[in-house]
Amino acid sequence: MSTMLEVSGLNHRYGTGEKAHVAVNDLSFTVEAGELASIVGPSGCGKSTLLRCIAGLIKPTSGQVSLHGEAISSGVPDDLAVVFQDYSRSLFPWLSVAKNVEFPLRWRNLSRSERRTRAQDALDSVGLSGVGSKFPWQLSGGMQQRVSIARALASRPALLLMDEPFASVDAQTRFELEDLTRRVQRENGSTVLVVTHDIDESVYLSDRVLVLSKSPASIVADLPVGLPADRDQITTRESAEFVTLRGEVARLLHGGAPEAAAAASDAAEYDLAQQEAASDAAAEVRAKS
Ligand SMILES: Nc1ncnc2c1ncn2[C@@H]1O[C@H](COP(=O)(O)OP(=O)(O)OP(=O)(O)O)[C@@H](O)[C@H]1O
Repeated sequence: MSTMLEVSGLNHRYGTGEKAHVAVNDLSFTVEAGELASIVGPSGCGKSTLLRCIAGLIKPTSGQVSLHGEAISSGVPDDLAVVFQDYSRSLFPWLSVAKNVEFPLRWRNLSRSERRTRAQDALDSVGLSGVGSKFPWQLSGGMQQRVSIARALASRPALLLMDEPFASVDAQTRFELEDLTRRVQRENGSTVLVVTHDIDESVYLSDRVLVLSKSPASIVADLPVGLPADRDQITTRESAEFVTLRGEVARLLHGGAPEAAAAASDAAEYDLAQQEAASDAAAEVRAKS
């Protein structure tokens, strides 16, 4: 495997002087080509800041990000695509679904027919073959997020970044989109980096989980996920390996905080809420199957 993404000594600080806020603190890691890695961290720890620095959307205060060996210095590289949480703000309501997916290809040296073919292929791969002529607002939230994923895939990016991509959809749709992401990643051999605050999602989705500390974000652990490549929302989540790993991530996320007592109680509430959401969604999947 070759290294697709290298982040070295990354720091980002918002503002200056007394009001300065350090969001990312000396982060270094690599993601290999063809890997599906996730970054999990508590709310507000600096995950989106890190992702924006990687995407070239903001210039880090210091440190370096390289995509297949080339430093990202100004703007979003051509072979990188980002899927954001809020599909309603990232899709253009006045353009059809097909035109939304084609949109970023306008800046590529591609013929019109090639752009159309790529857009249709991307829509096919996310299970939206028949909706190209509809408008985003005629689709459900889950379908709109599929369109966002198709748009990112259409440019055939070397690296796909996803920022809390399933946080705005219901639990059942979230499961479907997680499976879709795994399938598409394997079919295309893509390199994907997903940022999430959901422990279970980070384990279910990935080959590897990077655990971040509370703000400012630094890496607490880099865990390989030894689950089988073929995963299932019910049996995988019930497996001993999954349960052990999610417990390990939860402990790492909440352990060692200065305010240990408060953190422990936050952790218990957080885990309980996640377990309840997952078991509701699993019950829905069972009921529908
Ligand atoms: N443009 C900005 N200017 C000033 N501070 C900011 C800015 N963007 C983010 N921050 C601060 O930086 C810290 C990290 O924010 P960031 O959005 O990266 O965290 P996050 O882990 O993605 O949060 P969440 O999980 O809640 O989305 C927060 O304290 C936030 O208030």
